[in-house]
Amino acid sequence: MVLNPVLGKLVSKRVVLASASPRRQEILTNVGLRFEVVPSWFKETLEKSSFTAPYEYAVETARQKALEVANRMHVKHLRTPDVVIGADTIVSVDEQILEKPVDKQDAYRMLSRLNGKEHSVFTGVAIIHCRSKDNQLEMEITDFYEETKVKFSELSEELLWEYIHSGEPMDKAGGYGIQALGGMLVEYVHGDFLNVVGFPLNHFCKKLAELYYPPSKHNVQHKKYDSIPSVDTFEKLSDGESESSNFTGHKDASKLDSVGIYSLGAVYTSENSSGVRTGFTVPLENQNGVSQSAAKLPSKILELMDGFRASKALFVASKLKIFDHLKDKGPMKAVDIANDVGTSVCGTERLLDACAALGLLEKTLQGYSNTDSANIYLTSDGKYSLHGYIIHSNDHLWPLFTNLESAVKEGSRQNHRAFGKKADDLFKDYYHSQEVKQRFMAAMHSIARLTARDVATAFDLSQFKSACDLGGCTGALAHELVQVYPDLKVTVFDLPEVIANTSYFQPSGQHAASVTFVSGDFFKDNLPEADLYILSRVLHDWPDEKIHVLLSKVSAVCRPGCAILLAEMVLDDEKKNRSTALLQSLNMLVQTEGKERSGTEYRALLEQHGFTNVTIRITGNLLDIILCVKM
Ligand SMILES: Cc1cn([C@H]2C[C@H](O)[C@@H](COP(=O)(O)OP(=O)(O)OP(=O)(O)O)O2)c(=O)[nH]c1=O
Repeated sequence: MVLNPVLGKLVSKRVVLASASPRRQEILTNVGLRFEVVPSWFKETLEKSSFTAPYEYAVETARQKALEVANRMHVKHLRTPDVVIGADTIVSVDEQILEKPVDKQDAYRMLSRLNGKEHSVFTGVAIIHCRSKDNQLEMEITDFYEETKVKFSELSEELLWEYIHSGEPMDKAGGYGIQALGGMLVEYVHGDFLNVVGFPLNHFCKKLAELYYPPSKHNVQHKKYDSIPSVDTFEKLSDGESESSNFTGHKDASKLDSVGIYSLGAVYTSENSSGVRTGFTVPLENQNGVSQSAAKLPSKILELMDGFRASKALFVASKLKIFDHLKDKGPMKAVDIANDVGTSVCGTERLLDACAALGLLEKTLQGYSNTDSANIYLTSDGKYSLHGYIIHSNDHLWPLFTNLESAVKEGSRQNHRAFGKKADDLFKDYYHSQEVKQRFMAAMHSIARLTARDVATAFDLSQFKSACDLGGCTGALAHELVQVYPDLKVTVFDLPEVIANTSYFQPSGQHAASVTFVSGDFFKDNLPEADLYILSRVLHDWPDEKIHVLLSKVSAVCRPGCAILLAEMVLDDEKKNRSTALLQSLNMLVQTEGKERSGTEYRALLEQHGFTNVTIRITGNLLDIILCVKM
């Protein structure tokens, strides 16, 4: 019997557990879930140093495990599952990630590090909803992680070795199994016990509840899933409503009329750590003292109305390099920041307060300091700095977007209105001055660094020996590719004005020699030879006619078996769901002759040039990835 209606949603689906872990199988079987076990072949070898936090590594490994199984079942077994579940458990102590020990000595090393201390156990989980459409695999990925803190007692060497000789540590993250003999080593556990054993069942059920029962207009007050929603709640849902939640249906959670808060003054809202707004209503009284229902305010519309204010606050704080200042000197008072950056105290204080309220800064009695994300993403030298893209957004995209109305009326780019000059070529705009060129390159570099790992690992590219990244700009993706595939040689091909300015962006390191830069115009010049041609955020810049010119050139140099890897924001076929991609298409309207396209549109373009087996990975992240092969 299935006790929980959330799991009941999976009863009629082909559910696959992409894991060989007997513990995970047991946890899910125990709650009545019926599933097939297809262990993943994904090798757990992601570069740990490229993740900013240990849990990100666990989540990415879980995603890759599940993606590998979903793809293999679709392509090799010709059986597309409905849902694939992947998980990865790691132990983290002193910022280090511990996985399964390779031998007894390794187990000893791990257990000694945990001895007498508290550590974290993270399990990353990926739930992939799959669908085969026109024989192509379409996927929607949901992922999350759970953290449990565990403390070991002070243990003697003798005890550690006795435990290691039991053989128990070998197939377990961190070298211990809390559910068996290892339980004797543990002083306390804070959090979900099952998470330590390999699967955070409670969080998993909450995620399914979010996916299958998105908050509707009937239950807006109950948005917060502090616990698995009660059976009662589900019984009130009609079948029609719950069915529409399947696969893409849960996106409806963000539709305008499905979320509401109540009249200001009568509602108290707060955001919990996962960003879910909770609220409770206070009855209002009319003039006769009769209580009446408060009028709903359209919170989503209000949020959209103000969206530009938040963007601009972020842009200005970035332009003033406030995050850089605070990284070096924080916490700081508003007056000191204002003095340092040469701004008014009253204006600076308001900006800092707004940034703190938006979650970009922390405000304490000592002053303002950066949040962890600000250090990573908003400082100009942060590991995944978006500073370049933010400045580009402020200086270039903002003036263009203020002319969106004209762009919509005229159906064309607005560079002449925004910048007072007419350019016949998109990139001539960017490269007319050294300053604008460097700003544009920094912007492209920051986005490429953020997305490179997804692009490089969406498909197994290890069969390719050489790749050519057309329009590869600073080489950020190329460097990621050679890290993931050490045997691969990548040529970055871009305009001479770009190639001449790439040195500033180059990393130093052992793989640097595998990346070379060649200058040229891909519409006019000969393309370098390669097994794999990469077009990342390139096709969306151009209209179909120009894409045909480019693809026919690539097709002409491609031998059979060679491939194209595209990275773009792919629209859904109905062009109604992916708002980020649809807004990006407006972004292309205001500045280019290009647009974002759907999977079907990309497939049609590619097939016309002899590229078949078009496989589309909807990653749910900034870029979706398409791979196709030349017949
Ligand atoms: C810390 C700890 C981990 N573990 C287990 C859970 C996981 O199975 C394992 C961590 O390895 P994982 O790589 O997460 O999983 P796995 O190799 O067992 O299975 P697959 O990769 O096919 O999904 O460690 C315990 O059983 N008890 C514990 O106390």
